[in-house]
Amino acid sequence: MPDLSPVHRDFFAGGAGDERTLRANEAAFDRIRVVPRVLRATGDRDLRITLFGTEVAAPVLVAPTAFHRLAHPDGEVATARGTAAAGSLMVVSMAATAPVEDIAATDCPLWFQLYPQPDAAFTASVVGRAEAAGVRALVVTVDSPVFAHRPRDVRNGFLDLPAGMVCENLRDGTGRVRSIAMDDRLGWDVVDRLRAITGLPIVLKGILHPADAELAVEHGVSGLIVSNHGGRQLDGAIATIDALPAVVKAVGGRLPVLLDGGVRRGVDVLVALALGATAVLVGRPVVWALAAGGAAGVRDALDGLMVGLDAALALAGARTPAELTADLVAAA
Ligand SMILES: Cc1cc2nc3c(=O)[nH]c(=O)nc-3n(C[C@H](O)[C@H](O)[C@H](O)COP(=O)(O)O)c2cc1C
Ligand SMILES: O=C(O)C(=O)c1ccccc1
Repeated sequence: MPDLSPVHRDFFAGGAGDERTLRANEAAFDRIRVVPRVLRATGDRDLRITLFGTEVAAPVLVAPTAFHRLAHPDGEVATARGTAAAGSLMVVSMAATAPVEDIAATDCPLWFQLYPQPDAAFTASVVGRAEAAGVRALVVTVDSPVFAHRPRDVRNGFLDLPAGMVCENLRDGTGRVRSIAMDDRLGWDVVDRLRAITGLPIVLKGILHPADAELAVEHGVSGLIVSNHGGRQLDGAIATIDALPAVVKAVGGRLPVLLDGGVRRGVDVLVALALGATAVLVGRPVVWALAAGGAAGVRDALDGLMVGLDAALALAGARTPAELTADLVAAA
């Protein structure tokens, strides 16, 4: 298999600005330690959780990331096969390089990530297509009113997909592929407009402020993802694991709160769950696994996180994700 080109590797690895938030996500996990309980007779752990009616093997999901065919010739179809083999769920990026119908044909449970477009009719057609393909939730990314400055991509002159690769889910009625527009005029009414065009659960991705979590609940969304886009949007944004407690408090159990950014090992999952997350998503680790080993690589990477979580649960004295509580973590 050809190696990832340095330009594409930088696209996947990089972040906005000076990459402080990118580094902060992992560094923040490194400043938290577990305070384990002992003699809890956990026996066999049960990692399964159910989100909007879909059961997954463990609370470790695949975050939406763009352009998987840059990492592997089978692109998002291979990612979905690997995700299904691990018993997990994949959020398909709106910038996927495979048609959502082909990804769905793997039988992997899918959610679809959306950047609401200024053209409301086009947005509705994209959502309708994903819904018809069988996706089970709509993940609306709200942290991207503009596309951030990413120095690595600028330096590398990375602007476009290579010939023959397109965002397959952005074809309009004529078959022309539209480009994704970021929309700095989006307000909370977009949630109400999406609610009117789809019956799918709506999950907002990119919440960091507790006041926005409260607004999201008021607008009737079904879930939240605490995310800073893996440090690719606002450089200087708070690390996600540091933002989580206030968001969880504001939500007060009314909705599931998920988290992504910097989750690299089973203990990171345990810490996020202890601080109130229902599940986590992983972005770059899945891309690297896809590039290195295709579907089997993705399966192994997710399995590795799940095995690590299982061991961490046993060692911290918990049998299920629901048993994880904030008293199990402390500052390093
Ligand atoms: C290469 C790459 C592409 C991404 N593309 C999208 C995208 O199309 N839509 C989106 O909502 N988030 C996108 N994200 C953000 C991820 O969904 C997620 O928030 C982030 O990767 C989590 O951090 P992690 O990579 O540290 O696990 C992208 C992230 C990366 C690394
Ligand atoms: O790179 C990203 O983070 C991202 O979200 C994106 C969105 C649209 C096209 C390409 C990438």
